[in-house]
Amino acid sequence: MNNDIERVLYSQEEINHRADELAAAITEEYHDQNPLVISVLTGAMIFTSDMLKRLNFKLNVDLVDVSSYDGTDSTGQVKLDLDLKSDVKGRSVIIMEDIIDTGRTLKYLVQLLKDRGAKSVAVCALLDKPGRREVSIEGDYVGFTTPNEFLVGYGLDYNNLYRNLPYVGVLKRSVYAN
Ligand SMILES: O=P(O)(O)OC[C@H]1O[C@H](OP(=O)(O)OP(=O)(O)O)[C@H](O)[C@@H]1O
Ligand SMILES: Nc1nc2[nH]cnc2c(=O)[nH]1
Repeated sequence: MNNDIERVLYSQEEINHRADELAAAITEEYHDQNPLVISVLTGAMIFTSDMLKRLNFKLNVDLVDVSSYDGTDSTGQVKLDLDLKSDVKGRSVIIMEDIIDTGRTLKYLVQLLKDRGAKSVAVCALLDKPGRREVSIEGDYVGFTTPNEFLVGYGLDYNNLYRNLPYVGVLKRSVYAN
């Protein structure tokens, strides 16, 4: 599996350190708001787990599953595969994402939550690729700003592989180009 990686971009240690910083900023803002933390499956599960262990105050957790990628390409269509269990009306919501790329996934989700009456919606993303943005959306808490390359590991997949790599790396083009 490691042979398919061109280079490591963010090591486990770097991610841990950045997660500490992000969690401190979120704690300062949300410690007395009992927020609803929403993890966007499947990619965000590892990052969400890391963050939750650092958010040491009263909060609720829910999951949503949306998908829009086929291999390395965005289909442009965001599909809601699994909905939330929680009512978000009047809640302060924090979305946990692994990556903001075209921005379509988050644009869709933020709008959905606002339409359902959330009091506020913030986005916390491990990675942000602003060079590929196609719709206007920004993360409120962002771990790393990345180059325009296809990344895997730490939850991020290519055809549902590589999610379990303990770092974020660039996938070799030879793995997906033909
Ligand atoms: O900004 P965008 O271009 O919308 O890309 C970001 C989304 O793409 C990936 O999800 P994917 O659709 O691959 O589903 P997954 O989380 O199940 O891997 C990633 O986890 C983000 O949710
Ligand atoms: N695995 C993976 N999924 C993505 N979804 C949007 N951008 C990316 C990316 O760079 N890597």
